Amino acid sequence: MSAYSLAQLGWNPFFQQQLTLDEYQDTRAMRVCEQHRNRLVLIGESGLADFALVGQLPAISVGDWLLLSTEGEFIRRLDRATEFRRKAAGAKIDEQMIAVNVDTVFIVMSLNQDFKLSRVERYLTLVNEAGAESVVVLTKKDLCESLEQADELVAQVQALDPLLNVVALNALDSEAAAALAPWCRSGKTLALMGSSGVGKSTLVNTIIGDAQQATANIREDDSKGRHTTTSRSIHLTPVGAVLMDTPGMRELQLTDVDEGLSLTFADVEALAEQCRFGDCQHQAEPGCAIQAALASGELDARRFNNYLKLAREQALNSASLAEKRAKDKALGKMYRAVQGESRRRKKGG
Ligand SMILES: Nc1nc2c(ncn2[C@@H]2O[C@H](COP(=O)(O)OP(=O)(O)OP(=O)(O)O)[C@@H](O)[C@H]2O)c(=O)[nH]1
Ligand SMILES: [Zn+2]
Repeated sequence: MSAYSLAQLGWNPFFQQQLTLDEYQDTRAMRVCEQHRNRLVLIGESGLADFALVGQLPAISVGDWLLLSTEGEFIRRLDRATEFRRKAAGAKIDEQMIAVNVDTVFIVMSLNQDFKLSRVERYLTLVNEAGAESVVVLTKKDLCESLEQADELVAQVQALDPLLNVVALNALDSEAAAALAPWCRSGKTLALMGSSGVGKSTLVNTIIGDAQQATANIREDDSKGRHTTTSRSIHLTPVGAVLMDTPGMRELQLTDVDEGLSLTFADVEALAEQCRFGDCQHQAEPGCAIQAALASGELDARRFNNYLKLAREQALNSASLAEKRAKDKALGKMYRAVQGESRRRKKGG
């Protein structure tokens, strides 16, 4: 008897269609739910299993699907639906995979102090870059002065993009789960982003509800009866979706988000293409479509300034990333040269 169905763990046709008929019969798929220095914790139909990180393996992250032989040997990692990367904290600039195969991100922002349209655009850029779907979840609706005020703020977010999913709710209310149900279907993997204090943990609890207990029980399925102190990053929701709540997702920054910026600010980039000069700086050049749109009110000055700000930030981060890569490459060359030199010396050559 299976403990879980694969769909409950986020398996969907995107992964299914990657399997050959032989693989379908002779392998089992397991999902990475924890990442440690020397091992992974995988979850599959029969529950949790430890997986030692030995031998030649591709890059693997939380959220990945692995194919294992019936003996538990690694066969291959399936292609990813989406990827979230980040610049590592601190001075060391490096890209790090945060989570993969997240389908939908709840961009959480409160309707009081934290409310800022530019913040939504920043998160949208990250989510669009990863290739995931966004839902803007505006919390603390109950703390708004009036329903009209809440509606007005929702309309401001909706104006960023008429097709954007926007939901306003009280994260403490059990009805919040119903409001988010359209995105919490079986086979879907969800994640949350947002500033501190906006209600992410509250939402997780509301969405998971009684299933919180069920998730805790996953530990007891561990054949070795081990209990680790690491916080779980994968929660199963009662309606069948998977919630990946990794701390890294909460602190994601902009790096290499060219694509994400273009998708998020398609309107601004379309205008810029209409400028008379290809290298228009959108200052005082004749025939500048951006300046014209700003003057007519078609383009919001706040939105345009935020676009410039994010583009500058991304250019800066990417430049330092490219520098870092170039340095690593040069350093590698030097090491190899030095090693070659010492080998020659040992050989007495
Ligand atoms: N009235 C009201 N309070 C809320 C709502 N959502 C969250 N809160 C409260 O806001 C506070 C912060 O909520 P958290 O869920 O801890 O916020 P968080 O985003 O997880 O914060 P970090 O853990 O710092 O990232 C808590 O006291 C919640 O009870 C809401 O919709 N309405
Ligand atoms: Zn211009």
